[in-house]
Amino acid sequence: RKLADPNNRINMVHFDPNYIIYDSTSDTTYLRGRLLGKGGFARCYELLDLNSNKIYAGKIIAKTRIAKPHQRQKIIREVELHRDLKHKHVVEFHSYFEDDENVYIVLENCPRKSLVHMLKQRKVLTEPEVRCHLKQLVEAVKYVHNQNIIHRDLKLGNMLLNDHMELKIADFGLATRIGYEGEKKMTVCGTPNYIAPEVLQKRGHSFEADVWALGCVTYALLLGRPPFETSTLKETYVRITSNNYSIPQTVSQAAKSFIQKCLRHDPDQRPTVEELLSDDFFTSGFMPKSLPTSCCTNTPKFPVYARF
Ligand SMILES: CC[C@@H]1C(=O)N(C)c2cncnc2N1C1CCCC1
Repeated sequence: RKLADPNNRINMVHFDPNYIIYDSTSDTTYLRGRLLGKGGFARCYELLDLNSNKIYAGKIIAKTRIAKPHQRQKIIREVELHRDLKHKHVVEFHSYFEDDENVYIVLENCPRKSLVHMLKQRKVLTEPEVRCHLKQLVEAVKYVHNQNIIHRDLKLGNMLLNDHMELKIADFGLATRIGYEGEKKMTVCGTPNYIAPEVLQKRGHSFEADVWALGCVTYALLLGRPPFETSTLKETYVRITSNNYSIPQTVSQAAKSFIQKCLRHDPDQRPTVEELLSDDFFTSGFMPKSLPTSCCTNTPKFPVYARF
């Protein structure tokens, strides 16, 4: 008989038995594992749930870091917006609890890290890969918008990958809820990475700000750099408000057209995420059903399909 598959076992070497975290609300005990990195106020670690033997990603925020009411409110807001979301391509919210020292947000673990790491390794991605990632992204943002939520900080660092290379959007720290049809938000508490011109100019913004960010993400994945990047933030903001960017000829016509639609200066001229799903870009070339983990490090060789 085949012995228990060793691959199913968790490599316990990363979990320190000296760091026990107890969630009294659900009577769950976690072992703290590897540091995943820092995100805002949080130090992020792998957490091993000793009841289920599953690994999660935990955002641990020291209460001393959120002493001021408005800082604490930001955390509560992130939890309230994220906790009810359930979608294949949105990071699963597992639980929220506190102890004397910290506030804990326990989330789905994404072992393949973010598209930032992939792009650092690969420099640029192929169009089939971008079609595959972007389809999952647009489906996730369509779901979030249908919950009347604007993410407002879509960027490569918030696009995470699980062990099956499935994409999950994360971090609702800058997100907001639209209260009524046509409501326009006037401010963002924080600095989105791919910030839209109407957000910069505080002219009122809504779901279209996320479509702008998707255009920036598509550009960055295909070209290895963002569309409005300059050496200073001020200069970048000048380019955004003057819509000053260019798309090199290496980009296919369908990809170029997709980016141009998302980066229209006037938010009312941009397609909705619903409309993006039927954009020609997704049918203009090979669309992989899934991607191999080798894509994290090496350019994939897609089978050359005869195009009838
Ligand atoms: C826990 C924070 C964040 C995240 O939200 N998830 C779901 C995640 C899930 N799995 C690995 N890392 C994750 N991260 C990383 C940690 C450092 C920067 C972003």
